[in-house]
Amino acid sequence: MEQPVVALTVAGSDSGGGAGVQADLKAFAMCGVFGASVFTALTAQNTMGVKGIHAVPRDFVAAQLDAVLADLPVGAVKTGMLASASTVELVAEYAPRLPNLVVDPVLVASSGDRLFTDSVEQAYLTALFPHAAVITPNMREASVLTGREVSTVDDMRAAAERLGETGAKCVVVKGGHLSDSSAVDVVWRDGTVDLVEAPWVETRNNHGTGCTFAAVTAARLARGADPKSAIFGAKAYVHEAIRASADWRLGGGHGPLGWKPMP
Ligand SMILES: Nc1ncnc2c1ncn2[C@@H]1O[C@H](COP(=O)(O)OP(=O)(O)O)[C@@H](O)[C@H]1O
Ligand SMILES: Cc1ncc(COP(=O)(O)O)c(N)n1
Repeated sequence: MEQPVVALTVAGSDSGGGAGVQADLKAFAMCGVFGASVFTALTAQNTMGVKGIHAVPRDFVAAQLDAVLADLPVGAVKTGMLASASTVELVAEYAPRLPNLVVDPVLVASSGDRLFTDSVEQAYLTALFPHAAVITPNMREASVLTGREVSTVDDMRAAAERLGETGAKCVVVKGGHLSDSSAVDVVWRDGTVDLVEAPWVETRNNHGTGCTFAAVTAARLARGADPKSAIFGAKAYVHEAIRASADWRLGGGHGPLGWKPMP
């Protein structure tokens, strides 16, 4: 009998259900992967914004990681909102036991609200990225992490190359915030750069795009895909999921993505 493939998300809860652990578990399920979850923070959040953050103490994040890793055959790990530098460093300590590590360095929500309680950039750059199979900053995060403006595809390419110097094996700078409304992402791997594109969908429902992109990448790595095909599959999935909810009116702000089972 075929046994389930397992992926783990280490991320924050979105009480509105559109992003964070809730989005990750939905994406894992759509990819046919069993999802385990380690919570790093609770957010009081809806489609309009983040009203509050309650970070999980470091020791209890560790306790959750210990429980999952001692019992389940985790094939890939996705990190999302890690909330504090201390949690970023903790995950880095566990990294040798975290296969196919996809790091989505979540710094701001789509509403523009901050999702961390202190300065986490340095911890990402020096402690966690060197262990990552794939990192997936959006343009704003790439700008904060490199200290340079990132507003064009050329800027995204330069940022991806710089972030590749941290030791991350593969860097995706996501272009969902390009001013010309094109869905172009830049993928850097082993010194070469590819553009991955999908048609732009005109919608306000983009809450959870980044979480879903990284979760599908991890799910596909857990199922044995190589990084490039995992990323191209994630791009296709996010496009379909945005299309599925493009006409929804759920909440007064940035609504969530829909879903679609993926072979
Ligand atoms: N309206 C859209 N139509 C098509 N693709 C989109 C749209 N918005 C975002 N994407 C895609 O979703 C993925 C996540 O990107 P982005 O929105 O930049 O991430 P984040 O949620 O971290 O800000 C990228 O592949 C991006 O191109
Ligand atoms: C708990 C949590 N984690 C992550 C995000 C980022 O969401 P997005 O995918 O829209 O960038 C969020 N808004 N809330």
